[in-house]
Amino acid sequence: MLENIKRGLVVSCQALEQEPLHSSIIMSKMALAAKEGGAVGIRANSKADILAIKEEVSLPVIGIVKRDYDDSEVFITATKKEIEELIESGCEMIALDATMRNRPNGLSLEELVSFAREKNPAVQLMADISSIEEAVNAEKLGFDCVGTTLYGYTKETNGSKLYENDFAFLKNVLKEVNIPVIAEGNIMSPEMLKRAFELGVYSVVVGGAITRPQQITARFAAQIPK
Ligand SMILES: CC(=O)N[C@H](C=O)[C@@H](O)[C@H](O)[C@H](O)COP(=O)(O)O
Repeated sequence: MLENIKRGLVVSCQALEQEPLHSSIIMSKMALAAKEGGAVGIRANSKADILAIKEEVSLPVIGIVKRDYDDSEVFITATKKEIEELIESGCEMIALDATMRNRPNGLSLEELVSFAREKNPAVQLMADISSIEEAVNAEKLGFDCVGTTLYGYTKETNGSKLYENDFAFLKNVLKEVNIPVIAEGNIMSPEMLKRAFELGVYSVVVGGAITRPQQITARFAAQIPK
């Protein structure tokens, strides 16, 4: 997967249950549109969506399963169950929450990585991180790449945007790890993508700015002069 997405755009095609476009068929068509536009990979949520996307396009997929647990704040590929579902989906890479937060049933990140490696060593692993410490830890645990996915989405980083201060956080991640760094989260425009590449990222994942029309509409609506 990493070979295929080098210096390329990965489009995240996700619509959760409460979102207007929630549907595996719609996500598969989003993936097709992304491919036509030049995407080299897709990021997708759930086995059902990934299977539908794989029917429609031949692009490699970064798979996640978002699921909420009562005893943990971790919601991106939190337990062995989600890893199993993703391996069954045939995705080429699995992304999982690599924050220091407690996981459901007290499972450690290390255990989860070993489990995924044992189940299918051919599937690559992406660490969704929110801090430098987590990025360094992910490299130590043998992840194939890190993504800035959770920067702005933890208690400590709540509300921060990746692009702030000319991508200051991203620059630090790039300085501290040797594995590929993927810029993901709040890349809102082609110019932001360009800047992330200039800084040296391996690839960029764009989601909402391409595949969440409700978000795009709101950005236009907000510009109407009062
Ligand atoms: C924090 C979280 O749950 N992020 C999710 C992770 O897969 C997705 O909801 C995002 O759309 C994705 O990371 C891409 O980011 P953006 O849509 O901002 O381009």
